[in-house]
Amino acid sequence: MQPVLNVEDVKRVESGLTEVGVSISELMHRAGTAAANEVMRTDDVSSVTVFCGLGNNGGDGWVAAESLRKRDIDVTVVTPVAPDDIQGDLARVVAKSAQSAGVKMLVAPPKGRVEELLLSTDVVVDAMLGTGFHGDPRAPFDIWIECINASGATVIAVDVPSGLSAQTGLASSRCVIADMTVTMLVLKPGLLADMGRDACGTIVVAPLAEQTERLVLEADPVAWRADLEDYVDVLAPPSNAVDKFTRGSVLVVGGSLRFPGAPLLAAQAAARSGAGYVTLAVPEPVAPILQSQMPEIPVMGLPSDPDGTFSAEAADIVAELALKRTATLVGPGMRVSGGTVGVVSKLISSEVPLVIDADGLNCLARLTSNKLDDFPELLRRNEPLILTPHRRELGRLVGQQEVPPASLTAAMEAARRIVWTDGGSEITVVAKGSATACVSVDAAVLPKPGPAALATAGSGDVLGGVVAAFLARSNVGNDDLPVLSALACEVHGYAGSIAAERFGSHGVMARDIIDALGLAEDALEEQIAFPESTDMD
Ligand SMILES: NC(=O)C1=CN([C@@H]2O[C@H](COP(=O)(O)OP(=O)(O)OC[C@H]3O[C@@H](n4cnc5c(N)ncnc54)[C@H](O)[C@@H]3O)[C@@H](O)[C@H]2O)[C@@H](O)CC1
Ligand SMILES: [K+]
Repeated sequence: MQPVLNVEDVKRVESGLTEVGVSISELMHRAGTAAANEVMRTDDVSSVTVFCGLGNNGGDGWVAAESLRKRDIDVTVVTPVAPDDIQGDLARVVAKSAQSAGVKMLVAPPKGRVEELLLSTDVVVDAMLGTGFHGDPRAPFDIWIECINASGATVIAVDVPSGLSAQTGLASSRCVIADMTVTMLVLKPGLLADMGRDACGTIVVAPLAEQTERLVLEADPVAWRADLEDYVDVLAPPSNAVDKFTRGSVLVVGGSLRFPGAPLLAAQAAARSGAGYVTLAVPEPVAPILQSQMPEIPVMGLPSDPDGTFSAEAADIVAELALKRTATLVGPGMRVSGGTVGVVSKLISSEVPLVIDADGLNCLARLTSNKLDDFPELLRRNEPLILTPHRRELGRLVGQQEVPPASLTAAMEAARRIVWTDGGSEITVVAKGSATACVSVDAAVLPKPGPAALATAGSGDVLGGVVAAFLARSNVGNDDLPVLSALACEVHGYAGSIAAERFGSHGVMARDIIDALGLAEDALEEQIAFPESTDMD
C-alpha cells in the first residue's frame, strides 16, 4: 500500500530529512531534477515552457528549467518577477543560477505573449503554486492557468496542479488540468479525490531521499492507497468442494412500496458477486412485485404498515432470518419509519455480520438523533459491521447534516469519529465519494476509484450488494474488513468501466453494472494474480 500524508505532516518529513543532512535546498534540486526527468520521458519534446511562482514550488521550476537547458531543450521560464526580485532566498538563488546558465525568460508578459509562446511549446511545466497555495489563484496565475489549459500542450505539474488544494482536493475557480503530476516525497490526499482526480493526470511520486519512506511512516499516514497485491489474501481461494450455502449466503432487507427496486438491485448484485444463496426480505405488499422479476432469489414478505414499509413486527423475523445467513445487508429503499428503525436497531443488537446502507443509515441517524458517535453501546458487537454512507448520509450520522463533509479528508475524519466511538476494530465505514475511503480504527484504505459512470441511481444499492456478498464469502478477520471493502469497491468500479465500454460513459444504468460484476471480479483477480502481465490504467 502507498502511504498518503496530510500536507501539514509533509513538513515533518521535510524537517526529518534536514536532520539527517538532506537540506531543503538539496531537496529543491532533487525535486526540480525529478520533474525535468519526467519531461525528458515525454515523446518528441524539444520546447518546454516552465511557469514559475514565487515560493518553493517556483524554485523547483527554476531547477527543472536549468536541468532541461543543460540537456539541450529549448526552455523558457515565465515568471511574475525577475530572479533578483524573488523574495524567498531559496527560490531566488536557483532562479539566478538558471538565469546564469542561459535559461530564457519572460518576466510578467502580457497574456497575448504567453499564448504565442504556448503555440510553439511541446511541454508545459506548472511550477506556479504548490502546497503553500490557499484561496483562489491571484493574477497573473489565474490568467496563466487559463492559457495553459487552452493550449493543448502536454502539462506536467510539479507537486500539485496549481489551483488545487493538495489537502482537500478542492479547486475554487481555476486549476491547471495536468497530464502528469510529479509529487514530492509522498502522496497527499487532495491529489486522489474530488477535483484532484481530474486535475492530476498520472501521478508519479518522487521520494527524493532514501530516508523518506521511513520518515513518512513515522509521520502517521492519514490513509493508504491500496495496490492490487494487497487484495491477495482477502477472498477465500476458489474451491470446487462447495455448495450454494458454503459459497456465502446473503439476506437483503429493505424495500417499500415507494421504492421496491432498490433491494432488487442489491440482491442481484450480491448474487452476481458470488454469494451462493441470496434471500430478500421486503414488506409484504412488495414481495409479489419482486418475486416476478427474479426467479433465482426467494422473496419473503414481512409484516407491513399501511404505507408499505416494515411494521414493528418485522424486526424479530428479520433477526431470525439474519442469524441463518453469513451476511445481512439492510437499508436499500427501506424509508425511515418507526418499523424500519426497529428493524435496523434489532439487527445491530444481533450478533450477525451486517452491512448497513442507504435508508438503513438514515434509520441509524434517526435512532441516535444524528449523533451516532455519542452512542458507543450501540456499536458494541463482535461480528463485523460495515456502514456504507455517501457524504450526505455520513453527515447525518455525525451531526453534520446541514454541511456534510466536503472533501475526502473531512469524510475520513467523520468516519473515524464513528469507528472510534467504541474503539471497535469490527466496524468499518466505507465513506463513499468520487474517491472512497474504507476506514477502521486501524487504517483508512483507498481503493482505486471507478469511473464517473458509477454516479447513477441505484449504483449505491449495487455496491451494498457487492460488499455484503464479499463479507458473506470471506473468512477474514475483522482487521481486514477495510481491505475487503476496498476490494468490493474496486470490483464495483471495474464493473462500471466495463459497463461504460458497453453502453457509453453517459449511458450506464445500475443494472449494467450488476451484469458486469462477475467479469470484473474475474479480470481483477487475474490482475491480482499476474500483476506484471496486465495494465490497469
Ligand atoms: N515539502 C518539501 O519537502 C519540499 C517542497 N518543495 C516544494 O515547495 C513547495 C511548497 O513551497 P512553499 O511553501 O513556498 O509554497 P508554494 O510555492 O506552493 O506557494 C507559496 C507562494 O504562493 C503564494 N500564494 C499562495 N496562495 C496564493 C494565491 N491564492 N494566489 C497567488 N499566490 C499565492 C504565496 O504568497 C507564496 O509566494 C511544494 O509544493 C514543493 O513544490 C520542494 O522544493 C522539495 C521538497
Ligand atoms: K504546481
